[in-house]
Amino acid sequence: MTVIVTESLSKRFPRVTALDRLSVDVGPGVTGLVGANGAGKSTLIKILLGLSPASEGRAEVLGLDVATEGAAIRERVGYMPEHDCLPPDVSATEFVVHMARMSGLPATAARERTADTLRHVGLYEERYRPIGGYSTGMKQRVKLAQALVHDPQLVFLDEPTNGLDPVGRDEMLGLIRRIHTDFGISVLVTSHLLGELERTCDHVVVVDGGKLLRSSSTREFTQTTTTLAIEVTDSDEHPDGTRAVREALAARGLDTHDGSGLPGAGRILLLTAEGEETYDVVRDVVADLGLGLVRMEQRRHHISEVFHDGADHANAPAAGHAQHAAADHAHHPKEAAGHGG
Ligand SMILES: Nc1ncnc2c1ncn2[C@@H]1O[C@H](COP(=O)(O)OP(=O)(O)OP(=O)(O)O)[C@@H](O)[C@H]1O
Repeated sequence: MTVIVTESLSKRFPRVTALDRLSVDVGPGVTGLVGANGAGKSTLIKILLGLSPASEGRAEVLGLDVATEGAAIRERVGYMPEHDCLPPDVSATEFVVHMARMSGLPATAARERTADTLRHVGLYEERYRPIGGYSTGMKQRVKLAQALVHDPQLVFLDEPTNGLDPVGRDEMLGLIRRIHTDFGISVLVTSHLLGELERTCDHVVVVDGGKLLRSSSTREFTQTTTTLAIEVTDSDEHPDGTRAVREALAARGLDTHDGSGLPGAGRILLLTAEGEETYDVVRDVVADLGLGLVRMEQRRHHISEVFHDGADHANAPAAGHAQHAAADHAHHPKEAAGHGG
């Protein structure tokens, strides 16, 4: 089953091509839409909601054509916009009831759904206070609640973790996950932080400069590679065990490189496994030297690496954006800690 499908979708503004022949299929579940600032994520969401016409190509959301059935799409889809767009003088309850009524719910149902939804996103007593006094995290929760209040089949969340501290981020990511597990609502969530989508999404779509860089399941993104990480002990005979193993492997035609940048760098050797026999060669070499094998494991890919891979394929224009996104990723201390491990 397909929730969203786009075929050669383009959006050109006078000075910039925001989307460039984007063709992608999105299934049910939680899907991350990743890209640097300006990659075209918000533009795509507006086209999918039928709020902004595409310059070329076509798209369907829940089987409905975005060009002609925008109103029907918006009945079935919730939207959490990126920017702060909340009225400061009303309470969360008043605002969300209003949005529920706008979606066509009768007054009583709107009040009940509002109470349930605000509780679900973690707003309790505060919901009666004016929104102007809320923290960023509380405002994000109000925006999320208004996207969910009319019980949509699908929600578009545009940068829902923007402006949140690491704890707030984790809470928001947990909420997003539960939108799907508790209610069966499919989610399209955008972010320029790659690491957080790796933890939250079933599927990830990467866009760069309006073009599709990659679309695959999170599992495929992070699947084990054929890179082996090896760590060995030292001995009296070989006080630098790592070096001894490196030389012995080189003598058998296996090149290694050091794991610089990885935790424990200096003691870790990385090599590409050519097949099962590589494992045997490593074990033999380590045993012959009389050293202990502390670990030998396959290294996992991280989503951020797709940017480096993708930039290689997509050539120069994409690379600038890609590095920007990857750099954002590295600047977030939590993400950086998980990077490359
Ligand atoms: N209404 C508009 N008129 C002209 N250019 C626009 C308009 N909306 C977006 N753009 C441009 O299109 C490109 C894609 O913008 P878009 O907002 O879709 O990116 P994004 O990936 O959502 O990034 P961000 O997270 O910063 O919003 C940018 O270069 C932006 O300046």
